[in-house]
Amino acid sequence: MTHGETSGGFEKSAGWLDWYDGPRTPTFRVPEGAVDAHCHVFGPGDRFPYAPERKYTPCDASADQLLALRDRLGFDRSIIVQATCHGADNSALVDALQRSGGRARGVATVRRDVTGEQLAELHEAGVRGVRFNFVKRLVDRVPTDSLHEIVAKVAPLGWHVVIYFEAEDLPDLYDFFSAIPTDVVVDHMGRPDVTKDPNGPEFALFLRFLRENPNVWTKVSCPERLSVTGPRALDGQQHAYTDVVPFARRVIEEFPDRVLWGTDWPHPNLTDHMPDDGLLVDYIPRIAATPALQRKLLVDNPRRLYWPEGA
Ligand SMILES: O=C(O)/C=C(\CC(=O)C(=O)O)C(=O)O
Repeated sequence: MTHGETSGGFEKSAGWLDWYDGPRTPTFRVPEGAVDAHCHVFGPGDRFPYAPERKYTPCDASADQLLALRDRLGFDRSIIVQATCHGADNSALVDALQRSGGRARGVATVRRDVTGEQLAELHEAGVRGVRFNFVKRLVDRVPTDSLHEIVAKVAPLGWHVVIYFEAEDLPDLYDFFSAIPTDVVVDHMGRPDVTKDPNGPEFALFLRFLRENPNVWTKVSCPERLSVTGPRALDGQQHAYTDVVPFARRVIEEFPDRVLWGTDWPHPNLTDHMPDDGLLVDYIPRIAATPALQRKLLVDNPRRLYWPEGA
């Protein structure tokens, strides 16, 4: 399959930026056994059609292309997260998990009427969590009683809940999130506004959320999505996304055992640039400054959450 294509008769959303083809080999060597803890597969549309209720149509990004990127960047394993363009049809995700030969685990989207049998099949394929998305441009709001029902169904399997929301919505969602009994993983530090002070009240609420809830973890990923002043991870830039660094450093230093990092490949819905994933990996030592922190972020933490049985 070629880069930049969307198959199956689908047409990419207007202005769609395709993932970066041919990323450079990172200068930073990730530690052995490192896990890319946030990435997606899209289609291909001719095998895994995009969901009718989707809010965007992406460029195809197949499992084989994802696994090739994993190898190029030096990662050993991947956590593949169901994206909203596939709705609650997890077949592309399951196919990718199967192709990984046990070197990927998944986070699915399910509806309240999901059956025990369907959950058991997802578990067998390697799914270990469900994602609740509260970003308004991506999904229609799902009532919280339905989310409670889903939590009650997946908790006995030992699964966790991944939550994706924007910082301005945390005050309203705080109590609901705090009541989730399973482990909870926040996507992209709850999307802080990085033009604000990392020591100011908005980010303080997010830090308080982590402090008060020892079952809450966070991904410190997606500087390319959060950054306002860049510079962008392109053309050999070794100091990309400087404005996001203090936020991620703060979280990693206070909660070193509850942080995860992922590429977010193939970077859906970016509007102003598409990063070179090799340079994105070079951002990691700027937020996790020591080998000990890098090891926790990239190896120990994701393995504890996704491969608790070891191996
Ligand atoms: O890739 C991400 O994490 C972020 C996304 C897409 C997404 O989450 C989805 O479609 O489910 C975004 O902000 O558009």
